[in-house]
Amino acid sequence: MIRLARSRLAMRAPLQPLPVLPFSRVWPMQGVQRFLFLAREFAQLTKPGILRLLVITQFCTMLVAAGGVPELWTAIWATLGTVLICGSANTINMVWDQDIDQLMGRTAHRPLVVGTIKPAHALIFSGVLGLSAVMILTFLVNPLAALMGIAGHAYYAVLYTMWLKRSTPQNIVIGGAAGAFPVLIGWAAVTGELSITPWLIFAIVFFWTPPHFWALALYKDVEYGKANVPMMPNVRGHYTTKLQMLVYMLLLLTTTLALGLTGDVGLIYLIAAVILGAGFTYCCIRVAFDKTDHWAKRTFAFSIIYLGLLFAAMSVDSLQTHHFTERHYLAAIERDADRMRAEQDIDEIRRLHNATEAPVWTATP
Ligand code: HEM
Ligand SMILES: CC(C)=CCC/C(C)=C/CC/C(C)=C/COP(=O)(O)OP(=O)(O)O
Repeated sequence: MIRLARSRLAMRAPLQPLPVLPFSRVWPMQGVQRFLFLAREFAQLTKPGILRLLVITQFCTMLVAAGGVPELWTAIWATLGTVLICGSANTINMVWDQDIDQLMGRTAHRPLVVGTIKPAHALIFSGVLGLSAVMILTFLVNPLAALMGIAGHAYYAVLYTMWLKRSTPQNIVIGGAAGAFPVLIGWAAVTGELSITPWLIFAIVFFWTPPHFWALALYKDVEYGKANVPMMPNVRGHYTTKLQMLVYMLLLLTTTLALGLTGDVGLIYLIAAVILGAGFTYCCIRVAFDKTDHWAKRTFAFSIIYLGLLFAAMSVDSLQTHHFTERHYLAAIERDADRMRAEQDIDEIRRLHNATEAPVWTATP
């Protein structure tokens, strides 16, 4: 493990001297201005843009799991836990990747690169977020939701960030599964278990990731090359990347339709899946025949709209239709049984109470 970490460290590019003295921009600020500036910089460590969509997938999955509106406090705690655990994982990613982030225009403005936040402070921040998330998920949601959070964190922060990203062009295919863990947190939070439906939703995010990311990597290939990150377009070329995007698109389309067979989603979702899938497939086909960056850029932008709308359609469907599958039926029986057991307990206490002359709680030994 130590040898592995050392070899990963050896692959890291040396940090370049920074153009401005790190804290020279922060120290002259006073009071509220300084607080707001630092709060914004810490928030940047969590990658808020990506975080938003991750949380949308988790939240919408809760609605599907509940077949409508989930229990309010479970929903609030599970969402907060997801925000915190994903924010923590993204912060670790930024700490680890400072050396390559400084080499790419897209990432060169990040707080750890420009020096407005020190790595040690970022690590403490990540630890606080991560620990709070695990506490919230374990004690206020349920242990399975917490386990999915921890697994997603380890998958992204360790497996993807510290190993796969710099090792193989399959990095985002294997590592992409990390981004699908919020879905499992959402489902586990509501049901306390993981059936076939959450794994299908997991597969949707998993198969969506390659066309999402490779579209971007196609027009950022020079940057990734400079940073020596082996992304698919750099290693295998644009032709292979575009072909593989089409393959994953096809798998994505199949999985979105398969979800329709579970009974947990209905017609509204299916119509959206077909229309959005047709749009995304069209984009990927245009990318395949495009010699410029034009369609790659449009496809990356559309990928984000695609996933957001697909999950929105799942939610609308669940809120509208109130699907009542075998799972919901069994859950309802379980709830009724719990209520009857509780009523029986109360009857038993009353009977014991009436059978004794003195109230049971004042009886002397
Ligand atoms: C291994 C998997 C993934 C990789 C490598 C990846 C990579 C990226 C990259 C490099 C960007 C550009 C960020 C920037 O402009 O600085 C991006 C943007 C984005 N990604 Fe992904 N992504 C992955 C998975 C996901 C997942 C699972 C989601 C959500 C479900 C997601 C949602 C987004 C969103 C919403 C943006 C736009 C962010 C913004 O405009 O601020 N990504 N992604
Ligand atoms: C439950 C749980 C904690 C799950 C983890 C979910 C998670 C944080 C997914 C992140 C996906 C993502 C931003 C990949 C890009 O990383 P990158 O390093 O390739 O992107 P960059 O170059 O912009 O830093």
